Amino acid sequence: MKNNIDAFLDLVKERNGHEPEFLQAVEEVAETVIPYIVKHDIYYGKNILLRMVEPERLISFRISWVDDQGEIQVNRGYRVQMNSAIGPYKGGLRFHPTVNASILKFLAFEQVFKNSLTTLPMGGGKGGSDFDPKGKSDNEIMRFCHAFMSELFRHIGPNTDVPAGDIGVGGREIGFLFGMYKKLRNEFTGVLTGKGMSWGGSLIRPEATGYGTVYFAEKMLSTKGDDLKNKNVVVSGSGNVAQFAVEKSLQLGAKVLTMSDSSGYIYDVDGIDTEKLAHVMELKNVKRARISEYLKKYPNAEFVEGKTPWGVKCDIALPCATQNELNENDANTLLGNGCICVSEGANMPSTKDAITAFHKAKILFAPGKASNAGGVATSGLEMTQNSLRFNWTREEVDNKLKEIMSNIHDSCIEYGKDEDGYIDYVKGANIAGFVKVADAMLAQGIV
Ligand SMILES: NC(=O)C1=CN([C@@H]2O[C@H](COP(=O)(O)OP(=O)(O)OC[C@H]3O[C@@H](n4cnc5c(N)ncnc54)[C@H](O)[C@@H]3O)[C@@H](O)[C@H]2O)C=CC1
Ligand SMILES: O=C(O)CCC(=O)C(=O)O
Repeated sequence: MKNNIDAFLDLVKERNGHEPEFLQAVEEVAETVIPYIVKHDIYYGKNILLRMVEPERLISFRISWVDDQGEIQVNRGYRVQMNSAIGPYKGGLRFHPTVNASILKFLAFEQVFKNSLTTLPMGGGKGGSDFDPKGKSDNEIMRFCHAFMSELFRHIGPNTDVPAGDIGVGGREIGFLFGMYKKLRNEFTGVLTGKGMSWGGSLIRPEATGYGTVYFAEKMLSTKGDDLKNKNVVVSGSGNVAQFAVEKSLQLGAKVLTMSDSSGYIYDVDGIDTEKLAHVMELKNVKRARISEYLKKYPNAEFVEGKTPWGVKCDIALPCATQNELNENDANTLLGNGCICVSEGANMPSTKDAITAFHKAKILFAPGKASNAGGVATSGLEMTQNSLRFNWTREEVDNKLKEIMSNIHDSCIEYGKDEDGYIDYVKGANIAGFVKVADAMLAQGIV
């Protein structure tokens, strides 16, 4: 007879067979949460996980807009409203040509557990479009964002669903989206997070995901009496999360060797210091150039085309680009090179086999839903400040962020410590995230 996990996964596969990323995310959760459910009568037999894998609502819509040549373009937009048991749907918007229902469902599913871990009252959602921002003018980006919001506005609201940024959606896009929402609704509310400082944003929100990822690495290292000082760190990505993961690593005394984008990675043997990071920020946030341009100013660095940076010897790896960017071979290479700690800044950057390799080697490994939760947590703090009509200082927000990351770390230990003392942060994050949402769902009945 099939065990509970296989029977459950068969059913999910039957319904979602054509959605590999979603199935990957569900499998990882099921393998750790189902054994917990089986041992706890209050959850057993209630089909809670089966309810959690079905989005409460999945909205798909047409976005028509006009490009700079006067051509009419058509893209597909989505919002996946996954679970609202503990608060309004909350999660980012991704603009990238690979966006489809599978990717957004995996992200929305992860978001439910992540948001629960933050201890703040936020349900889980995610959205976006297959629109490719690469090479588009500011005016095209504005017209697209306005067209996107002209449909999304009817499905969201400050007490219903509060989107934010993700890949391809940063401060510029949130501004255009907010402008159209305000015009259509004729109200100024905290309907989006990641807003500009003069119109409802929170200090530290731009930094929060990257900073939080490094705070989490620091907490993991502290369980071994260690820290980031003088450690060699390899980072993938060069967007929002990667930039601030590098900044915090430098502040804590580490040496950062790499950054990357979809064209390849740069390896700077002298280290990417604060001045060089400022140049990367200028290249990526203002010039919107490729990472290889770094070599024009810093010719001592190397550019390795079409490759990820996991072959570079390091103590700590911070994958901050995208899903499935670190596979089993990469994991074995990192382990062979003496890597002791992996803290995921991106969502699901490590494949299932890579995670198994990290666990077998018993190194410190944090899944994104725990280690990158600082971003959405600070979005939660932005929502609080909007409700209070008040702004906290940089120091106040940063302290709250640190405290939240520390609480998440404690929850992972509470639910993830194995008999031999090894902390399985995947198990810990999944069970801790599940318990709070499941309790709320049980209290609210079958809806
Ligand atoms: N922005 C946020 O607050 C949060 C973001 N994340 C996750 O962090 C990751 C990065 O997001 P952001 O930095 O916000 O986006 P971004 O748009 O600012 O940067 C994305 C980065 O990933 C790289 N990238 C994208 N596709 C790639 C590919 N196929 N191969 C290699 N590199 C690729 C880009 O070149 C860029 O460096 C994503 O997985 C996102 O879901 C997670 C939590 C919060
Ligand atoms: O800040 C938010 O609401 C969303 C952040 C996000 O998309 C994520 O945690 O993956």
